[in-house]
Amino acid sequence: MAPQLKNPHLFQSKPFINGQWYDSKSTKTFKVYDPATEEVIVELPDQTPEEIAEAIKITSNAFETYKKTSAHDRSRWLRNLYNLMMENLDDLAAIITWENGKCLTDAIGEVKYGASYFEWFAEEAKRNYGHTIQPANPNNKIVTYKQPVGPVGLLCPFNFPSAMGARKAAPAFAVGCTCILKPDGQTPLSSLALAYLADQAGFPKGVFNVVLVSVESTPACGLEFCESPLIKKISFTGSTPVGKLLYKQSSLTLKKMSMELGGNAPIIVFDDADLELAVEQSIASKFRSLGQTCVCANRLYVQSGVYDKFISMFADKVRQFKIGNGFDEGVTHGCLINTKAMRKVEEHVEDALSKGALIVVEGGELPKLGKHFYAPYVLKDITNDMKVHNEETFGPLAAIFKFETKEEVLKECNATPYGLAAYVFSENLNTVYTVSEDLEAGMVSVNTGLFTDAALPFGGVKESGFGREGSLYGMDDYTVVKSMVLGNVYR
Ligand SMILES: NC(=O)c1ccc[n+]([C@@H]2O[C@H](COP(=O)([O-])OP(=O)(O)OC[C@H]3O[C@@H](n4cnc5c(N)ncnc54)[C@H](O)[C@@H]3O)[C@@H](O)[C@H]2O)c1
Ligand SMILES: O=CCCC(=O)O
Repeated sequence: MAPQLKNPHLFQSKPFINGQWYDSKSTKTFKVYDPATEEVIVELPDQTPEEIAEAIKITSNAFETYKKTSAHDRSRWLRNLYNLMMENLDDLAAIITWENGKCLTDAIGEVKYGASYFEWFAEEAKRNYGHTIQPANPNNKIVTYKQPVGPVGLLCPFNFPSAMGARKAAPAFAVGCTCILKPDGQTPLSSLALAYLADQAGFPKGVFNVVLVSVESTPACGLEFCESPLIKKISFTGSTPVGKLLYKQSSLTLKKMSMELGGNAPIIVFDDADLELAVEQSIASKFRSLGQTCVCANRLYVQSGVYDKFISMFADKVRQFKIGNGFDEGVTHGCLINTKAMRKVEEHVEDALSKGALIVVEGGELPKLGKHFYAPYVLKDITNDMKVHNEETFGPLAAIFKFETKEEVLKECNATPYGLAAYVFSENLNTVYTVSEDLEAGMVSVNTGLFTDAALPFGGVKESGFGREGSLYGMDDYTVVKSMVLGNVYR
C-alpha cells in the first residue's frame, strides 16, 4: 500500500533535467515495484541514450556558470538542502522503505546519514584550500588552487537509494561541479525526491539532473556516461565487475573516477574481547539492511577460547529478529531487493553445507510474508574452500569461522581480492593496533559494528576500488589541482 506522504511533491515520476520535470519522448517505460508486496509503485519513462546525451549537454552547460558561483552561496544551498531533508525526514524514509524494502528505522537512519553529507560539505565548501609553494628559483612563486573537475556522472546502487546519491552529490556541489545522477532502476524514487529538494534549496537550474533508466537499459546509459567527453568524472557505487567495466569504458576519455565497489568484510573477535559488545555489534554489522551493505560483515572469525559462547549468544539474538514489511510496527528487518539476491544467499548456504558447515540458526524463504522475505542463516565451522569465504553474500547469512592465532587470522582475512571494511574486537591495545595496521582494508572498525559517518574517509583498497567519499578528503575526488607560477617576482 502506498504510504501517505505529508509532502506529496516528494513523489515524482519524471526525470529532472535543467530544473524541470522532463517529458521524455521515449516509447519505452519501466515499472518500479515495492519489493515487500510486489505491487507496482509507478511506471517511469525508460530514457533513450539520445535523451541521456542531451541531459549530459545540459549538465555541461550549467557547469560553465555554476563553477563561478561563490563557495559561500554553495555552502548556503547545501545547508538548505540538509535542513529540507531533515524537515521531510518521515516522507523520505517512507519512500526508501517503499522502494527498497528496508525497515523504517533503517530508512530513517539512512535519511539522516545522507543529509549529514550535505551538512558536512556545507561546512567544507568554504575550506577548499590551495597552497603557496616556494620553487627553487627564489624569484618565482607557485600558487595552487583546487578547481572543480567539471560535470560529473553519478551511478548509484539500490541499497542506499538516498544516501549514496547524497554522499556523491554533496562534495560535487560544494566545489562547483554539476551532476547527472542515474539511480538504480529498482529504486529511483529517492533520487527524484532529492532533486525536488535540491531545487527548493536554491541550486541553480541544471546543477542537479536525474535521468531515469530501467535495469535493462542501464549498460547503454553507463556507456553514454563513460564515452562522453563532456563528463569529466564518474563516481560509481556497485559491484567490482561493473566497476571494472566502467573503468575500461572510460579509458577513451581518461576520466577521473571514484570506485566504491564490493567488499568481503571480516570481523575478528579475539578471546579478550568484550563478548557482549562483540556479539551485539557483529549483529549490527552483519544484518544492517539484512546484509545488503557493502560494509556488512561477510566472514566472522572467532578465536577458539570464546567460539562456542559467541555462537550461542549470537544465535540467541538472531532468533529475536522480527522480519516483516518494513512499515510494520516492531519489524527489525525487512525484505531483500529481489529474487536474485535470495538465490545468492541460498547458493552460499548450500555450498557451505555441502562442504561441512553446520547450521546454528536455520533460515530460508518466508513465502507467507512475500516473495522476497528471507530469514537469516547462521552457520558455523566455515572453512576457506567455501564460496562465502571468497565472495560477498550481500544477504542474511552469518558465516562463522574458528581461529587460533593472530597470524593465522590475518592471513585468512587478507586472502581476498577485496579490501573495503574490516572489524576487530579486542580489549588489548597492542592487538587492536597491530591487527588494524596489517588488515588490507580501506576502513578498520574497532570494537564497533557501525562506523560510517560523513566525517569518515569512506573507501576501499585492492579490488574494492579507490577514491574517498565524505571527510576532509571528499572534495579532492571532485577537484583538480591548478598551479600558477608567478615568475620574476623581485623586491
Ligand atoms: N563500496 C561501496 O560503497 C558500495 C556501496 C553499495 C554497494 N556496493 C557493492 O555493490 C554490489 C551490490 O549492488 P548491486 O547488485 O546493485 O551492484 P551492481 O554493480 O550490479 O549495480 C550497481 C549499480 O550499477 C548499475 N549498473 C550495472 N551495470 C551497469 C553498467 N554496465 N553501466 C552502468 N551502470 C551499471 C546498476 O543498475 C546499479 O544501479 C555489492 O558488491 C556491494 O558491495 C558497494
Ligand atoms: O553500502 C555501502 C555504504 C554503507 C555505508 O555507507 O554505511
